[in-house]
Amino acid sequence: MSRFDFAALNRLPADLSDPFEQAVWRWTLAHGGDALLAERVARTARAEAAGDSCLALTGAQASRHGGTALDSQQLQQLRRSSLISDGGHIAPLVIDARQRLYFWRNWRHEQRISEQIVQALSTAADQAASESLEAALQQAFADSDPALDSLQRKAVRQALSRRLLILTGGPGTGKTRTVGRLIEAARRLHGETLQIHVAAPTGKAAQRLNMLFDRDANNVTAAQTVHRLLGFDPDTQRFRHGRELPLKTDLLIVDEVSMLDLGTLRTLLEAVPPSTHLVLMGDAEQLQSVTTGSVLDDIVQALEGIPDSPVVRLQHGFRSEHGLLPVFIAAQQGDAKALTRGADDLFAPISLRSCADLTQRDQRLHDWALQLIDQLSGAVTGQGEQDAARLLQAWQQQQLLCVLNEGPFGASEAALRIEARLREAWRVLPGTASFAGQAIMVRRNDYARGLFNGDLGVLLPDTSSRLRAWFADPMSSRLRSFATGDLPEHASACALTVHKSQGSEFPRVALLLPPDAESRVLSRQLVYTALTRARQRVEIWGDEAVLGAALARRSSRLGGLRDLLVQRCAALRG
Ligand SMILES: Nc1ncnc2c1ncn2[C@@H]1O[C@H](COP(=O)(O)OP(=O)(O)OP(=O)(O)O)[C@@H](O)[C@H]1O
Repeated sequence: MSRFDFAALNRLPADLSDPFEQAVWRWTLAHGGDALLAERVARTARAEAAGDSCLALTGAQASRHGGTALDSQQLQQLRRSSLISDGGHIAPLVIDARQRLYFWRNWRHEQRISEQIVQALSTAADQAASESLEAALQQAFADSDPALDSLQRKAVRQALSRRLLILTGGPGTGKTRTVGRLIEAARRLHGETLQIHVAAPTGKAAQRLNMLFDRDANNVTAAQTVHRLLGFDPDTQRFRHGRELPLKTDLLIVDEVSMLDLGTLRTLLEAVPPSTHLVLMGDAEQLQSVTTGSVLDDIVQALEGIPDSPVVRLQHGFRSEHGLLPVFIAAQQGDAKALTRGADDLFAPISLRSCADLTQRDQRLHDWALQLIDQLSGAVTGQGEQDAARLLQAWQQQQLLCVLNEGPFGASEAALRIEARLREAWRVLPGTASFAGQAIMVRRNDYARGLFNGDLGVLLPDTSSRLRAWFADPMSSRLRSFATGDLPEHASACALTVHKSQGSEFPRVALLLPPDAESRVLSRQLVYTALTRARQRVEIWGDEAVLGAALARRSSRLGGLRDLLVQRCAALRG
């Protein structure tokens, strides 16, 4: 048993300035860890905050969060600590066979996710006779061209005949349509008793699914958030469903899986009974979750191309209006030249505007606000539900996206400046916090009111002239309204971070890049995610060099999920 290392208290590494990292460092010392372990555990906390599930102790990745690679003696020293396990017994920390340091929970999440996925791959599903399956498929796809939808049919066949389908593809490649057809085919095959559930990580994405599916025709429960499906209790921060209390569902479809973090995906997979057909779908090229892991990317990379792969990647872009398709492909491939090719053309779906300093930023924001004012002009003076619906729709025509939330190029500042223009144009009295015409975005889930992080609302008076916040109702085509004082935490929706915009689409999008090409938050996935929010036009505000630097950096998160899946699948075949 090691003793408390008092001398180490004076040796806090200078770069561990974050209070949480310092707390973790002190905790490790207080629990018998030595100075080296305390320093590495603090860096593991830093790695986790950056989305990595572990910290590399050796090799080229060891300096990723400010440390240096350890030699074999130092590794031995860490492994001897009672705080460390190799995974064989429970301990606060794990060092795996690849010399990566984990918090126990992240190590366990990866183990359980890979076990569950491999189990799903190896379990035979209840199969309908292949003739009835083919007949159901023919009927579900009766109206479409087999030359274009062969991958969509393959996906439906996979989902109905196996336990797991991973469905990925860019915007407009038909993911939603495919699962719509899957539901139809499943109903034909198994009748009304089949329990079908649809979920997505955010309320916004779930709401969008509800608008796209013909739920009534197919008797599907309304799409809900994954947290709600799993019975998340905000008071205890625990899920009701899991291994002990599995979900009751025969076919579960989860969209936008790239946004799920390791812990939530683990709970979800543990809560799915062995007989359920599970569809995990999303665009693997998009940004990863805001917390830990890059689950969809890891799963697709590990399983795509293996014999009998559960991955179907849709590739054909179907949206006829999508002049932006070459732009999306160029962003996905990190090709800055192809991305901006033709951007000078007035009629091109993409334009690039310089935005290197605060003066240019203000000019861009000013122009954007004028467009917004024009866009909203007919809708801000009304009252009641119908006018609120028009206003909500008008707000959804164009959206400004920012890489960051804070700072002079962040969403908060941009929103503030745009709102100042709106206040001027609409002659809002100084000092008025909420005003008619304003758009807000909910920042925290409020289960009691059914409002969720990411929900967009507009403020407009009701027919008794009381200002209320109006939101789309995911269960109907009506709006719901709330007194402004009853709203959960919210902020202006004039500008959103790219992260917050995931799961939404808008006809026109502008992306404000920060001027610093070295900014660590810039990545290819970030640009891709931002641009693919647009259906018709995108403007990029920023320097070409910054755009080039962002596209050149495909961010990858450090973790063991991909390797585990590869190993376990090989063992299964082997
Ligand atoms: N096989 C097909 N034949 C004809 N039209 C199709 C086909 N597949 C998809 N579409 C059409 O293409 C458009 C985009 O499809 P869908 O919304 O399913 O794509 P998606 O991958 O879910 O896109 P996003 O992620 O942007 O929502 C829809 O209008 C859909 O009806």
